[in-house]
Amino acid sequence: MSIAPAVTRIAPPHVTTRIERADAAAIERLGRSSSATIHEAQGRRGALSSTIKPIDLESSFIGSAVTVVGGVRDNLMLQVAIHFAQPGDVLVVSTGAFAEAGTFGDVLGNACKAKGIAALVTDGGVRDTQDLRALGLPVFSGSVSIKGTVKETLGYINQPLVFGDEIIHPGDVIKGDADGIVVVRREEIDEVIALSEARDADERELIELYKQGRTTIDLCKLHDKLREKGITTDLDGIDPDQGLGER
Ligand SMILES: O=C([O-])CC(=O)C(=O)O
Ligand SMILES: [Mg+2]
Repeated sequence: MSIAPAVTRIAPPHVTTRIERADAAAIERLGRSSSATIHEAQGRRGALSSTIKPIDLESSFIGSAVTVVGGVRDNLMLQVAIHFAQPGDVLVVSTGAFAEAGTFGDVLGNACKAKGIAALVTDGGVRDTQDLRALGLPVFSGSVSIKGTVKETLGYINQPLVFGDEIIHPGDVIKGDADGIVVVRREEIDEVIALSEARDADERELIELYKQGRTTIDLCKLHDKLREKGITTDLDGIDPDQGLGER
């Protein structure tokens, strides 16, 4: 009788402090594009769930993801992550999308701000939102809850996470603004910068042409598509082949 070999499973360390980060200048450059533009430019990938929202619509951020798996109604690992994070990092804190706890507030917010942490993103709850807005730290969360937390449960820092319906690796670049959050693979940042800048240039050109009186149907070459659907457009002398192509 053969005996199956034993399978050794090595648990990941709870705290990994050394991660690769993208080049700071590249991160800053990508941050000039909006979350929606970056998402489109990289092939409609990387958009986190729209359930994770900014507490301040004026806020935006970009930085390197430090991933945190915390316990439900527990912010022990979040505090460890603040301790080890570097300036420009974004704390991405999974609580299993538990809405009924304020895992983060203005006290921890001040600790983040003092360390130069770029933003806090959680699928769980936060509290002290008025003070956090005044502090000017971008905070994006799944909920707002006044309910308190404990500091007991071991979790993980800097392991890959499924978060907001996407996979986030430590060191991935994460951008958030009023419209949502997008994650960019660290290895792909240069390519995504080029694609995002090209898209921004296209959009600026379109806006300029609209201001000059050109129409969306004309410039997006929608004539044929509309004709197939039985809608005829009055071209009014405009050559449909001068459109900029499908967007
Ligand atoms: O201390 C906590 O557990 C969360 C909080 O309210 C704060 O950071 O101000
Ligand atoms: Mg508080």
